[in-house]
Amino acid sequence: MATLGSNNDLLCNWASFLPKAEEAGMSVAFGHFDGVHRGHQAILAHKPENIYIQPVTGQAVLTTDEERDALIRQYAGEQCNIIHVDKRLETKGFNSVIVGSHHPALASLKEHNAKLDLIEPVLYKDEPITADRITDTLLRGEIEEAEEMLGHPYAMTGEVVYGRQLGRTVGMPTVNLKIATNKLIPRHGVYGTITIVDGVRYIGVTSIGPRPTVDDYPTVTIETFLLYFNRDLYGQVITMEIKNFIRPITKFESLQAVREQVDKDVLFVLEKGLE
Ligand SMILES: Cc1cc2nc3c(=O)[nH]c(=O)nc-3n(C[C@H](O)[C@H](O)[C@H](O)COP(=O)(O)O)c2cc1C
Ligand SMILES: Nc1ncnc2c1ncn2[C@@H]1O[C@H](COP(=O)(O)OP(=O)(O)O)[C@@H](O)[C@H]1O
Repeated sequence: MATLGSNNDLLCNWASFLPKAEEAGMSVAFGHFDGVHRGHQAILAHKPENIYIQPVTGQAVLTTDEERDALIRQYAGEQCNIIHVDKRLETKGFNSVIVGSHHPALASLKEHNAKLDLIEPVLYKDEPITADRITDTLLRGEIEEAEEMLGHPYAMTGEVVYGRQLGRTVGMPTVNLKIATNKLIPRHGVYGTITIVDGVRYIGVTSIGPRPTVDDYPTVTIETFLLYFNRDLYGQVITMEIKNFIRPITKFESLQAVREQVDKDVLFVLEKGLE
């Protein structure tokens, strides 16, 4: 059995999940916490001491493990213990369990734990916020709706990698972002974005999808032209927040024509104003 240490990320399995004596007195929460959306935040606001995370398998995620854990600490406090479990949980023998009031296993949780703190689901447009709903809105390119439900921007973090170095030939260098393979990619298209480099926020326009003007591959690239920026970023890890959908990706007659369209995309973003 793994031991508990402050701020340690632990992995334990189902067989060993029953709390040890020192854990039993703690307040706990459990779940996937994918996206760490406003529904999750309502639970985290009660500052559970131990947060048991079950993995999301077989589908794209709103937050990678690293992104999710950082957000959990942001909302629950740096001191919380995040414990990764690799199987379904059997939550028994705890002093206090902080759980959604509509959780399907409520009766069993009540029977096997001293106290339940029941949290009402957080609604958006009269329906509970769920990771699946947020996924659907992102796949439709409805970024503002997704952000309303998330309570924070939909963000992608990754390393800046080399592309074909075509962008610079038309005065439009583009940061190519390599993200985790299981990260959810929103609807293909061009977006207004904010990229965070060394803690500074830069407005940009981002293409997510194939590039029919320059090649015939179905490969999805994530490329951002940053405004008011001129620095080499290769190899750096950066975070990009997606703020609004501008237009679908189209095939132009030349890269120069893409560049002229991107000038219009930039104007659109500047007029709309991003924060
Ligand atoms: C804001 C933006 C919008 C773009 N829109 C399109 C598009 O509509 N169609 C397309 O084929 N490529 C589009 N691209 C991709 C460019 O063709 C690509 O960035 C360019 O070929 C440079 O590639 P490189 O990174 O390999 O140098 C867009 C890129 C950006 C940054
Ligand atoms: N304003 C900018 N926006 C995006 N990238 C920039 C900018 N200024 C400098 N760069 C640098 O230029 C690189 C992109 O140039 P580009 O010709 O598109 O090459 P690549 O195809 O390798 O991405 C970026 O990775 C970054 O290091």
